[in-house]
Amino acid sequence: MTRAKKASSTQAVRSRGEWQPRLRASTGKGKEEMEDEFDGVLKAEVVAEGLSVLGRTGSGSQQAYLNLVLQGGNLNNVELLSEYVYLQHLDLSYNSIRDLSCVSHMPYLLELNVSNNELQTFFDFKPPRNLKEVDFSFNQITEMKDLSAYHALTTLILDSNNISEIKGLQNCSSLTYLSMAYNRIAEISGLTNLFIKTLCLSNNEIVKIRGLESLQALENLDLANNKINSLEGLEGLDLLQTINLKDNQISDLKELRYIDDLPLLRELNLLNNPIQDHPDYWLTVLFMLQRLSELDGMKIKVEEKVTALNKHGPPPEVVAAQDHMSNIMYSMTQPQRVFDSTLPSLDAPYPMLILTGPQSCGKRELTHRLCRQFKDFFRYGACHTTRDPYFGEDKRFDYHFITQEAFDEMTCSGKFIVTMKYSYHHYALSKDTIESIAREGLACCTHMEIEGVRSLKNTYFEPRYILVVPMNKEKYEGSLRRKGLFSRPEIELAVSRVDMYMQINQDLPGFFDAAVNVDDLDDAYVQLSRLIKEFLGLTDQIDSATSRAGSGDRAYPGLQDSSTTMDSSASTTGRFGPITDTNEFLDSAARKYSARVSAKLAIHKSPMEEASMQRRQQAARRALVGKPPSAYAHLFERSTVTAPATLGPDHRLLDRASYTSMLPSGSNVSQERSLLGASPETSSQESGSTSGLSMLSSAGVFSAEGSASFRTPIINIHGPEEEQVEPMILRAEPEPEGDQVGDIASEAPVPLPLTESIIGRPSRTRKSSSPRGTATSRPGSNKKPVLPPIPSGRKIAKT
Ligand SMILES: Nc1ncnc2c1ncn2[C@@H]1O[C@H](COP(=O)(O)OP(=O)(O)OP(=O)(O)O)[C@@H](O)[C@H]1O
Repeated sequence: MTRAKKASSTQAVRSRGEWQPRLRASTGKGKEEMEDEFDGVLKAEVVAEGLSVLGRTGSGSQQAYLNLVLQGGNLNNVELLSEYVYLQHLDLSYNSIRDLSCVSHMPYLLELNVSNNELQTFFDFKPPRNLKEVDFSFNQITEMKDLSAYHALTTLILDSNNISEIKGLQNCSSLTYLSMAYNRIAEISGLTNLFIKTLCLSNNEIVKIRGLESLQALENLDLANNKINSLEGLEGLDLLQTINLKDNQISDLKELRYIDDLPLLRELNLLNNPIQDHPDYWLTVLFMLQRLSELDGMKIKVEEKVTALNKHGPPPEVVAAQDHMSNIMYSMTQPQRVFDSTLPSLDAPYPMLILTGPQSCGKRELTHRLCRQFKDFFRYGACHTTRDPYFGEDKRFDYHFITQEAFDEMTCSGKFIVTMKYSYHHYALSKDTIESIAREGLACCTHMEIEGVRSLKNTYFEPRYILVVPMNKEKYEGSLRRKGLFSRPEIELAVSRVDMYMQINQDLPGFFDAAVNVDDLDDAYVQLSRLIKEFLGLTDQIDSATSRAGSGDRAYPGLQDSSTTMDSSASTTGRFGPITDTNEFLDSAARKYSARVSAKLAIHKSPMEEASMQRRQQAARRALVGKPPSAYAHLFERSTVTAPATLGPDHRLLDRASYTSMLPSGSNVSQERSLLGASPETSSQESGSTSGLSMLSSAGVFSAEGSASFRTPIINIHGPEEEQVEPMILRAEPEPEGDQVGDIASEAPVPLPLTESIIGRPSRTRKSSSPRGTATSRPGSNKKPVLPPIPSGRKIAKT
């Protein structure tokens, strides 16, 4: 039997309702017409007409016709065929045959089609040794018999009979295709340990899918039009590719769990099942069965798969982007606000320090300790939460504890920049929290889970993220248990997230700026403190020199402060992941990827970025000569005196290499650009239409106070062609007398790039604002150390 025939036969089975009557009509008509002239007995001349394909006989000794087709001849007696012993393919379909004993004389028969006859039993003949494909469909067979003798049988079609039980196949080890549609089968049985690849049992009376578990080769299953209400029984059939369950009783989406693990499942048909009435049916199925390419007879589009995924199981990046998007949207519904306190410089966002890690690993305590020790630089940014305070927790000191209603209201009022739900409670960091800290000239330091970090990375802020994670999970779990605050699932969740944090640290180098093991909180604090001191330039020369020598990298004299000593033995043990040494944290050149990316970013600016930069620089120049551009004026009324980075005694700023390597973290910047769909270096005009969330810089420069503070003698105004980044060596220059820009311009002997002039030279005012007599550079510019400079309000105030 050819494949085409088999296909057409199967097709006939599937649409039996349509074409069976047609068959009956034609057969009936034929009968009427032929009744008088034809007795139904096969004659030699009729056989002669149907013979074809002359070839070698099975024994190979003679030539004979191998194929015989006698379709629709209204035959009821085919005894004559006993003489045609060499036949290999015999088609007697659409006749009225009741006896097939002639086949016993055809030992070489390979294919037999006796569909649409009047057979009441099947295989009533001596089995041909190599009989492979048999079609007994559309007969009146009621019972299956033992087919153990038919070893070679690969295809058996028994559609449209009256069979109620599958049996007799247990030794048909070659059987790969079995079709028994349109019978009276109520239970699947008798298929144990067969190698069937295609099984069609549609249009039967099956209620439960059972008895398939041993069909490990099954690829295609057709159970359409039965009474099945559960998919149970399909699990574990790992080679299944198509399942047709059209016209059944499946109603619950949960049933999909039985097939969601099938690795090769590509086509599923659940048409006309109650499950389709589920409002979210399509996307839920696509989400649960992500490998499907066709559902209910329709090809699935990639966009649909993406939509399903984003709806039901969005990747963390999407969750973060969605959180960011909502906060932006909510914020845009509010009157426009730009936080000038958090817009400290021409090209850098407000700095923040975030400790991230699993719940209750000690990061809150570390955050508080850091804020206490470095109180001149950081202030604790208390988040808002809907959870109740634990015993001993301080309102405002630890969190702003608010009700769910208040939280929702604040969310809708655009008050938050980051929100997340953790263990049934909501958490958020508000803009006002950051803003109020920024107004004091300090940097916000807080702690949060990774979801918050991801969301924050979408904003224009460029916090530095320190991962604090317990390496010893047992110890961590024990400490969570001892606290008595958490349920078992909460503890399990927290502990399971340790691995997630470690994985992120491993998979995404640079995602965190540093990682600290918090198995021992005191040790961890020593490391943290050291990191922060070095970042703030509070370490002593020797210590810094030693650590720099250790890293084999260039020195940063500008980051040292001889007045503060630092124990150089401060342990770096327990550091792990891609960042292994304090210097690496501080020295981005040690992280080659970062340096390279930053260098690329610096060199290959897009025309849009260039244009944006130019606009801003022009505006800055105008501001410096006392003509603040009108578009900015109303936006940047206030200013903060922002953190100076310190210069070393030799008055050198960073060399070009370090300059490029210290650009804002490439990952942050690029992510942000892509997510916001715009360059972060958008012009200030653009900033005017930006919400307070995606803040742009340069307020300090353009504000009255900021402008004044930058009118230093060394500033020179240059045209665009002079605005190349030069090696940043400052030479000794005479301090000019006046502080008017005009004087400055004429007296400054060393032309400097504008951005550098603006942001790198406030330290060279006559009265240094540095507490230790060192020159200060601008806050948060491209020439900053890896951690951004910290607003230094209090620090400056002291001096
Ligand atoms: N705004 C926020 N965004 C994201 N995560 C946050 C935010 N605020 C708090 N979290 C984090 O939510 C988690 C649950 O906070 P909660 O204060 O209930 O836990 P905790 O046991 O006190 O842990 P921890 O000491 O780490 O704060 C903590 O990991 C916390 O850091």
